[in-house]
Amino acid sequence: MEKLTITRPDDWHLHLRDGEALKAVLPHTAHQFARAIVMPNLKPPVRSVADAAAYRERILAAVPARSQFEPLMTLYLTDNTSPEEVIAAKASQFVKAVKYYPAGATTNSDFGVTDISRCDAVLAAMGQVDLPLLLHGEVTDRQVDIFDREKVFIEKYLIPLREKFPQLRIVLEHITTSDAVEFVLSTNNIAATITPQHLLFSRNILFQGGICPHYYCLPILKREEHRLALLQAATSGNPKFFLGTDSAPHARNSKESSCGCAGCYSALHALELYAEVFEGANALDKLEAFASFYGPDFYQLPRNTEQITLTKTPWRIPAELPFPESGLVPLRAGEEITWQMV
Ligand SMILES: NC(=O)N[C@@H](CC(=O)O)C(=O)O
Ligand SMILES: [Zn+2]
Ligand SMILES: [Zn+2]
Repeated sequence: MEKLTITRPDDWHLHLRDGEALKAVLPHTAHQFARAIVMPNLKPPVRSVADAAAYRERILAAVPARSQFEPLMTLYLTDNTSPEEVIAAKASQFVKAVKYYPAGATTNSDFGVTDISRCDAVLAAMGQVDLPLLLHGEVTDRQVDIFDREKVFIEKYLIPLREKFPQLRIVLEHITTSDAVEFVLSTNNIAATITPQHLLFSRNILFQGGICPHYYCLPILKREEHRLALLQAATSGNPKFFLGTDSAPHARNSKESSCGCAGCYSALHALELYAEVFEGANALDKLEAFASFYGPDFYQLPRNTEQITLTKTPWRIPAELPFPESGLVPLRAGEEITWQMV
C-alpha cells in the first residue's frame, strides 16, 4: 500500500511540559492529533481543577493558528487529593481522568502516592462519578528488578485495586509486558495505551554499540518476547488497546548525562512510526481503529470526523529539534522513515 487515509487520531498519553518547552513541542502534536490526554507531571504537578484550568489556558495559548487541537486535562493524584476535588473535576468537563504515579516511579513523581490505601475515598468517588484512573503501573521498590516492576505492580497493587473498585474505569498506561497484555485481556473495565517505542524496540536497542540514552524511557524497554506480545495486542483489533505515545521531551543535556532522564520524544512522527509498525505486522487495516476509534470509545467521547493521509514518501528524521537549553533528540533521530503524513 502506498497511501493510507484514516480518521484523524488522538494521543491518549502525552507530556507537553510548560513554558518554552510547551511552545516547542505542541505544534508537532497539534499537526498529527485532534486531541490528547495531557499528563499532569509538571513541577509542581497539576493537582486541582484550578491548576488544570490554568494549564489548559497556557496550552490553548500555544496552539498554532488554524489548529483545532483540544487538550484533555488530567489531575495528579496525591495522598491528599480529596473526593470533592475529583467530583469537581468530573463536573468541569475538561478534566477527563486522574493520573496515579507511585511516588518516585518516574519523571516528576515526587508528589505521587506513597500508599494507595490512603486514596480509598477518592477512588470510590471516581468510581461513582465515572472518572477514569490512569496508572503508571510500576512498583518503586528498589529491591524489585527494574524489568519486573510492571509485573509486580499488577500482582501487588492492580489486582487488589480491581477487586476493591470493580466499577472504576482504569487505563494501564504505556504497557510493556505480556503480563500486562494478559491482565488487560482477562479483566473488566480496563484498557491500555501502547507507545511506538515499545512496539518498535526490545531492550537490546539501549545497548546497541554503547549506551543509547535516547531509548531510555519508563517503564524500560523489555525483552523481545514482550514486544511481540504488545505488537499482537495492538494489531489484534481488540478495543482495549489504543494509541498513547507517551512522547516525553527532555533537553539533550538532561538525557546525555551521568544520570539521564527517562522519556522518548515521538510527537513529531508518532503516526508514521505506528504506521511502520502496523505495516510490518501486515495489519495496516487495523491502524485506524487503534489510533482513532478505541480511545474515544473508552473515554466516551465522539470519534473525530476529519481525515488525515499518510503516503509512502521516505524522509529523514532530524538529528535534533529546537528546544530550550540544548535541543531535543527525537526517537530514531537521523534515521530514514518510510511513511509521511501529508
Ligand atoms: N515515560 C517516561 O519515561 N517519562 C515520562 C513520565 C512517564 O510517563 O512515566 C516523563 O514525563 O518524562
Ligand atoms: Zn509513566
Ligand atoms: Zn508518560
